[in-house]
Amino acid sequence: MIGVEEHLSRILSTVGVLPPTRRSLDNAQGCVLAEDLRSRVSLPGFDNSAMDGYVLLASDTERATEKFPVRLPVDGDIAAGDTTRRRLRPGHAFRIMTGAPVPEGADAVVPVEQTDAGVERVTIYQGPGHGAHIRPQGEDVRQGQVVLRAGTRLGPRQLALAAAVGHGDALVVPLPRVVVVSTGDELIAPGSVPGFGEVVDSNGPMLAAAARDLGVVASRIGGVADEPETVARVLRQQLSRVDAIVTTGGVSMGAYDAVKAVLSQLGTVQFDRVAMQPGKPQGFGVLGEEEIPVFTLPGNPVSSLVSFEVFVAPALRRMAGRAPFESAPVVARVEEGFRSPAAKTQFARVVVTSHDAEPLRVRLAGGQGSHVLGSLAEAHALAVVPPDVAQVEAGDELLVLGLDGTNPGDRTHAATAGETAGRPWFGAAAVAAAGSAG
Ligand SMILES: Nc1nc2c(c(=O)[nH]1)N[C@H]1C(S)=C(S)[C@@H](COP(=O)(O)OP(=O)(O)OC[C@H]3O[C@@H](n4cnc5c(N)ncnc54)[C@H](O)[C@@H]3O)O[C@H]1N2
Ligand code: MOO
Repeated sequence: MIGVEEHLSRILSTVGVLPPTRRSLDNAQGCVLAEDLRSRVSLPGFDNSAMDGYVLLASDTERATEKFPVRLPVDGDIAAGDTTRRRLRPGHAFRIMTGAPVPEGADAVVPVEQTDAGVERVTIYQGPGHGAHIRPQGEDVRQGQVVLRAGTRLGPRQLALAAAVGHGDALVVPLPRVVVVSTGDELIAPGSVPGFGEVVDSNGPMLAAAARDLGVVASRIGGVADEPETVARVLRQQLSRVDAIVTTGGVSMGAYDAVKAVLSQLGTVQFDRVAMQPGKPQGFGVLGEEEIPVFTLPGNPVSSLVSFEVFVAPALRRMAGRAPFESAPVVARVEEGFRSPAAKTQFARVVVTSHDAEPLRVRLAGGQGSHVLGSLAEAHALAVVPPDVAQVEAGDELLVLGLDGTNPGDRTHAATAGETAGRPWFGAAAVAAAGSAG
């Protein structure tokens, strides 16, 4: 048997970052930048108005009051998108819209609310200060400045910045494409009711969804028969299509364990028994000329999910140019003791019972058998029990890893009325409105 760390470090020392490619911004969401991105322009690109109102010289209106307003002739309108270069004559004003360019010679904008909204002449009741409501050129970003560094992950806000400073594409690490291959003669497709001896392929949808939750591209092939030739053909077909292969089932000691039979002959896949529960039978290696990483996960549903979280997710993040572990585990206190297998790291399914307590409070989420999907669906996190601990006592503190890419410290339960009282939380108002409408 090998330790969890040993298997993980073998995986992480084998997988590398995928080669960067140039992608349009529309196709770069979730990708990590492989170059520094410099601004091609200044932002704002020109002095422009922050308000709908009148643009003028502050010194012309500084004495304006309600009682003694100042009247100025209006020389025309400047709308957003107007590309004419204008000059303001002292003692005059232009009507100007938000985002429209400020004419030369002007130094302030008075919002329309502080005027009579006149078209040919405008009466101003309160003069703006010098520079008021003008967004100066280059205030946000200067031309040539690095706005996004290599290594930054492109989410909605970073894509907006890249586009605003003149880029349509970027050199990025592509999202890894992963295929999940479910093997087993007993498997039938999701959506069917299993007969005697049949089992729905729930691992396929689960692992593909777990991969998508990480932000990678996932497909799946279900119900591959336990025949070495079939398994070999499916794997060979996938080599040119994906960056990683995840199989489930067929890796323990069974007489029909086809994945193990096939991969023992091909590539560099090495099968090990890892001192963990669940998730003992593991295999990892590379396959084909492209050296595609292959992860062979056990078929038991909980074992396959835990294996994915502990071994596959860190590897896929690394391939995507991200840190293998993006959030640190959190300390939690267990409310009730439980037994843990000796000499194995246990990944116990737990629910968070109190988010407000420091540290978090957790308890076991029902049955801990490797086949028990109900408690897996209910769990918020995996509590890690070290191999030298055979009995966890109430009050002990353990490290917990969030499931589904969440941090177990996050609120995974709906806030109670007491928790939202007095705090701005617009979701609560929307829920109340939807409730009263329905
Ligand atoms: N003699 C031994 N038997 C077993 C050992 C062992 O050391 N010696 N290890 C056990 C452990 S631990 C695990 S975990 C499993 C792993 O088995 P396999 O990876 O070979 O998986 P299968 O035998 O194909 O299936 C196990 C179990 O999971 C169900 N399954 C499989 N695929 C799916 C799927 N896609 N969706 C839902 N459920 C699936 C399958 O029906 C079986 O019930 O081996 C133990 N045995
Ligand atoms: O180690 Mo297996 O993964 O218990 O079910």
